[in-house]
Amino acid sequence: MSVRGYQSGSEGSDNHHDEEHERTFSSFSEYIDHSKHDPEKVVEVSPNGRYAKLNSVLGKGAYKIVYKGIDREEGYEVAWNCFQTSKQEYAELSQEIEILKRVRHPNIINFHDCWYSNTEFIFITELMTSGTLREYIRKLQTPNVKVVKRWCRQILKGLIYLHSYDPPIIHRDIKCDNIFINGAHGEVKIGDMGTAKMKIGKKYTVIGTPEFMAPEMYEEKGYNEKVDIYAFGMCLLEMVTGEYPYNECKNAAQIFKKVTQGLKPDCLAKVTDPEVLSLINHCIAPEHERYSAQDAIEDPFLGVEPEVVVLSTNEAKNHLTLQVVFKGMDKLSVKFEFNADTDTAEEVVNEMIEEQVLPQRYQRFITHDINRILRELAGTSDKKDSAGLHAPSSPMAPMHPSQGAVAPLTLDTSNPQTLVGGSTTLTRRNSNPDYNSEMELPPKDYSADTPIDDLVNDTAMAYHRGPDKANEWLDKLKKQDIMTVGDLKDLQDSDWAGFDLTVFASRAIRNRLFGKTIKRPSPMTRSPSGTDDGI
Ligand SMILES: Nc1ncnc2c1ncn2[C@@H]1O[C@H](COP(=O)(O)OP(=O)(O)OP(=O)(O)O)[C@@H](O)[C@H]1O
Repeated sequence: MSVRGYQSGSEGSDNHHDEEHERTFSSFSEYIDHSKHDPEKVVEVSPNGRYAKLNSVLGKGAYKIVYKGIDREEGYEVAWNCFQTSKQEYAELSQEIEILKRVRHPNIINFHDCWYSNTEFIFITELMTSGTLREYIRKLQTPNVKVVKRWCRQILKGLIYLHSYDPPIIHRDIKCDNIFINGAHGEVKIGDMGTAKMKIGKKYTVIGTPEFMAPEMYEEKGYNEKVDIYAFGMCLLEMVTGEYPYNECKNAAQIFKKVTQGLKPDCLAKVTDPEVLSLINHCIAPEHERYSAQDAIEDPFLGVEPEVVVLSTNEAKNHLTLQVVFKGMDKLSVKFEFNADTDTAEEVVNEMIEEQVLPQRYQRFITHDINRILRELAGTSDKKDSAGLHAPSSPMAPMHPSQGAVAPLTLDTSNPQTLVGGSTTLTRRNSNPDYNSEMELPPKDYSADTPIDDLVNDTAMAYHRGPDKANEWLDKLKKQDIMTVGDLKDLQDSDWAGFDLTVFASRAIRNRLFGKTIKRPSPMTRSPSGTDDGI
């Protein structure tokens, strides 16, 4: 008998027919056997119909099985995670799950949706394509320092973000197996967010993973977000030695004994680079001496040094487009315009700090660097630098080939070498303002008669500004008789300057309203790579 596809029988469906019509089977049972193993076969659909689980296991951990899935609305692949648990346990976590759904950071795996079904907590997350950090470490043996630095910065950016919540979100199970790598660019993301708390609830488990658990986690006296930094320190140790910490221990009890006695893992002795050793020691120190995520990212081993470069200037050299480049902070830079006749370095830097586009700690450094550029442009050395620093004798930063145009303030998360205008990425406000936290903010479609209050309040919320800021912006707009979105839409670019809004506010509102199309770049301002999505 020959069966072409699967055309009849109680389980038959058009779908099956479509999927299988190319293949001929010698028997019905062969067909069934084949379809059981077809990795693209949809085996389950989410209650809301949006997500489909495919017959393809991405991996199995001690707690969950992860399948490949499809987001049928957006058309991309996702990870379909199945975690065995009781309905009650699931219900107890409902508040935390709501928080997880709001967590959005480029270095944290996105949590899309979840539900409970038939003894399983099922949750949909972003799919990671290139395995875990642990697998990479095994593959690369010991990765080079540059790669380690890049990984560390990304993990810490994710932790800074999580810990900046109030109360802080504690991951509780940071380890190289829970850090995932994506794609060809080695983007690193923290995963396994959805189950950390649940695993802790499981009576039969030791909390977290013994090798990565800070001593205070064993003591049951309570702990805080610093446990994630301890675990990060152990991850760094694994990255640079290629060894699992406490490999010398045969079981969890031995690890417990060592950790609670303050004995460090043997492989720590193999770390030869003094900077790496110092960072690890700061991370695995007793809780009260331990680094925070912010301290760790500022450690000399990972430290970032901003540099101001001139992207373009007009002929009179009084309208400049400058960019603060954070060396080593992969893909982060801040581009802004500077009018040498009316702006001072101090004011502009202060404004960017106030708007949390730049971190406070670089104030003197960046102010000084802008003044250095101004002096060099003016060809003099007598312009006062109120930062009180000595001007370095370095030559002026190389000019960008696109001279003549002035770009608006933008925080560009693309490669600083690639001067893409018009990124709508801006910093988010949090209790620990930092340039590391970014959010993509798409424009919204407002009708012309929408009250201006709606647009401004939405903008403030989208950019994590409080109601005070929104009211301040509204006052300034209303003073100029701007009452509806239509009033704003009618304006010329030059009219915006009359509102007395800060560069950030004006930029944020315009982004919200127009997205990336508010001002086309002149051909001169296109990026060297030919990208044409400027402001
Ligand atoms: N988002 C994802 N994208 C791709 N693969 C994933 C993803 N999440 C998990 N996996 C795969 O599934 C495996 C099991 O996941 P994970 O290790 O998180 O399970 P677990 O039971 O929570 O973990 P553990 O045993 O470490 O406590 C991973 O090793 C990985 O191969």
